[in-house]
Parts: sequence; C-alpha cells; structure tokens
Amino acid sequence: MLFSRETPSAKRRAFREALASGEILRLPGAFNPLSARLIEDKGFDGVYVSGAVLSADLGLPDIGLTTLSEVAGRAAQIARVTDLPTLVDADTGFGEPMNVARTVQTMEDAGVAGMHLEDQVNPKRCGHLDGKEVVGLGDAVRRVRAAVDGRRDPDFLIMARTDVRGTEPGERGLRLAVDRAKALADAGADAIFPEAMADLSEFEAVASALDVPVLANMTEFGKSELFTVKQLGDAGARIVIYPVTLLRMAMGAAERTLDTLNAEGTQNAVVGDMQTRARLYELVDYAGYNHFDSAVFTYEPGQNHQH
Ligand SMILES: C[C@](O)(C(=O)O)[C@H](CC(=O)O)C(=O)O
Ligand SMILES: [Mg+2]
Repeated sequence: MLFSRETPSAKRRAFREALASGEILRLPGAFNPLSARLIEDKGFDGVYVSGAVLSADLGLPDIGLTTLSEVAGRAAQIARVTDLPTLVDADTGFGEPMNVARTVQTMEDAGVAGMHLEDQVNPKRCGHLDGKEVVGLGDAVRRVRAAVDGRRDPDFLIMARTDVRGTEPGERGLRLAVDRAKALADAGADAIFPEAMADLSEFEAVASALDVPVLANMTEFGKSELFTVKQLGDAGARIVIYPVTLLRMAMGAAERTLDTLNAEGTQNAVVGDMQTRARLYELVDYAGYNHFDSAVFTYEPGQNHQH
C-alpha cells in the first residue's frame, strides 16, 4: 500500500549488488506507474523508464523535446510505486556538462537507481534509426565526468551510452564503439550501453573489452535481432531492457479495441483480453487501503487494537 517501502538508496545498493552477482538483469520499460507494479509482480529485476515511451506518451517524437523536469517527474512517479530499482533514460543529459551534473542530482532526488547518458548530438534521435551523429570523444567524456562529479549517492548508477556503432558500418563501426566504450568507462561510467549492436558477437566484443557491466537493448523493429536472455547473458551482457515492448503491446490492443468498437458497436468481443477489475484492484492493492481505513480510521484511543 502506498507502495515502495524501500528507500532510494537501498534500491540503488540492491541494484549494484544484483549487477555484481553476474546474473543478467531484465528491465522491461514501464509506460506508467501501474505497469511498473505489474513488472514487479511478474518477478522482473528492475524497471526501465524509456525516453521513447515518455515522448510517445506525450504525443511527441523521440528527438529530445522532453525536458528534465518532465522526465524526472515521470521517473519519480514510477520509482515510488516499486521496490525494484528504476533505470532512467536521460537522453543527452539535458544540456551542457553543467546541466548534466544537475540532471544527475535531479534524478537522485526522483528516487531512481541510475540513469544513462548518451553521446549523440542534439537533436538526438532513436538509436536504431539511420543518420545519427555523435559528439567527439572529448565532449562525450566531459558529459560522463560531469555526471560522476555531480553524483551525491555513490550507489547511483551512471551508465554511458554510445551511439557511435550506428554512425559507421561494419568492422570499423564496431571498433569505434569498443574504443569509445572503454574511454567512457575510464571516465567513470559504472556501466555501458552500446546502442544498435548488429548481432551477438558485437555484444560479446564490447563486453569482453570492458570491466563494467554492459546493457543490451532489445527494442523491436530496430537494428538488433531479438535475442533471448540466455543468449545475451552468454554474450556477456548484464542488463537487458525491453524499452517500448509494453507500450507497443498496449497500443496494439487499444487499436484493435477501437476497431472492434467501430465494427461491432460493442466491446463484448474483446472483454476476454482485458485485465479484469479484480486484477487491477489487486495491483493497486485496494485490500491494503481498506485495511488501513478500518484499522486507522475507526481506531479509538484506549482500545486494544488488533490489526
Ligand atoms: C532505448 C531508447 O533510447 C528508449 O528511449 O527507450 C530507444 C528505444 C527505441 O526507440 O526503440 C532507442 O534509442 O533505442
Ligand atoms: Mg531513448
């Protein structure tokens, strides 16, 4: 009830420990706080807050239009309903290196466990589209150093994402990605997100070149095939995100439902696919609030109150 009883610092420590265990952690993207409850209920290891989902949710393309306040606000709403660690997409850090330091502190205040910061130029775009551009290595390193300098909780995870793989095809692109990933880790990044890896051997090449954990992005309709958790774990990845998966499914269902309403004049045919009222109430813990109501609201001083 009222949800997470874990403090943000406890969640950060747990995330660090889970990462150190060597197991691969699975973080589906929550498109709202309620879906974060579902992710926790189904036994996943963490919750991802995707910039693509956040901007799509607002009816915007994912090109860096969302603000730090919007992203941190949504991340806080999501993080507070789950005991799981929350990893947030901080895009290019919302400004220059000084802003990046402030972004880290704002995300710490939002109660999330960590964030990733990418090396694209502004306006940024989805990492799986063509025609991306990245900043030079010096600027990318400055962003990471500013993030590390701004951090107050040493357990807050700063992950550097590099989009350089998508800027050059073939072997050369991969070599650039490995070199940049190493430089970003040397600059203090706690983990690396190599964006737009073409296949498993590329994940392997990045992971084996680094001492820090590597994230695999299993976004649909992108550059990477959709590998299994086992395949990614064997290739050395330590975190896998499914950033837009739940939103795509939910929006697919919404479209089909509207089509059914249009065609049939009633939603009867799709009711069987819906989350039931009972399941929804379970997720938001109606029973807990009822209990609270009867235990606290009807409490009378002097009574020996039994819970
Ligand atoms: C991971 C990502 O940064 C996101 O915002 O979720 C996107 C996902 C997507 O657009 O499919 C990305 O750039 O890969
Ligand atoms: Mg993004």
